[in-house]
Amino acid sequence: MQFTKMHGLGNNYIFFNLLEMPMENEDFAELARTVSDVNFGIGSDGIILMCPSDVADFKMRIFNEDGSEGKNCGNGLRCVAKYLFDHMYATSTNFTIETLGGIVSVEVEADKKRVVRHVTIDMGKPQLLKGMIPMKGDPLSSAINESLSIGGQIYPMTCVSMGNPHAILFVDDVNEFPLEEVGPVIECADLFPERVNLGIVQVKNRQELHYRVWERGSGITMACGTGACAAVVAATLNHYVDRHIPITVQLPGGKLMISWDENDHVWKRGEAAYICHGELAIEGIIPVENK
Ligand SMILES: N[C@H](CCC[C@H](N)C(=O)O)C(=O)O
Repeated sequence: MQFTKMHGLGNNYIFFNLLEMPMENEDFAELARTVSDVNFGIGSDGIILMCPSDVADFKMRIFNEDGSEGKNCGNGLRCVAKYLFDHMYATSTNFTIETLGGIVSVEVEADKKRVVRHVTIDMGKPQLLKGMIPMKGDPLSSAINESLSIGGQIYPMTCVSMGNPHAILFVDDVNEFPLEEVGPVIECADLFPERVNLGIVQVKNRQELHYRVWERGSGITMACGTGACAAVVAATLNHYVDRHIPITVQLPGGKLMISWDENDHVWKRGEAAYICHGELAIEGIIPVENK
């Protein structure tokens, strides 16, 4: 089974090209748990499938390290867009990709050798209603700087869905905040029936945010594209940054340029890169639960 390992700002996934190999009846959750394991597998934040689509040019599915299926993946989308253009599946620099969180439009920037480095994605409209995050409470209300009681602590949270759920917490210093400790508590709080990605944000100035993430299903990663979008939406709603101008979001793995435009669409521009191509020797990999 052929695979490609790629990353967007260090948020790395094992990619399988289902345009060439259908992989029917595969247990993708188990495959994600197995190949994501750094000791018994390849080591990654999860797996991403590149598939045919009936409603867009292509389709992306993402499974987190724990085998749970994510509904969107901003860093993964840039990698998929690069792969599809570089390998000539996409013939235009503009095309669409279906995700469980909705259809996104991408634009790739290719060099003279037709190799992509930067990708811009229209991530669509953020969802703010609790019923759409989803989270408990009045489904027609939203959580903007709302004091949420979780694990005996009160957290002033702003919750945003970019097709997948994000809880955003503004802190004084992202490097001082105990993310390893608080992340799993908030990820699995009863308040979030489908769990949640926790993003912590430090406002550097009105054009720059620093962001770290505890991802649902993967824990701390080097970057989260949908989370960076949610951070800019939350910072705008809390009047820390201005709307319609590009905001630099600095993540541990690098930076993204994000803007929330006058049509309520969130745009994200950033890099994508290959790590390696390979052949998965499934028989050589011990399923994680058999360790
Ligand atoms: N853990 C996320 C999926 C991956 C999102 C992230 N890697 C990104 O780049 O957006 C979820 O379950 O909602």
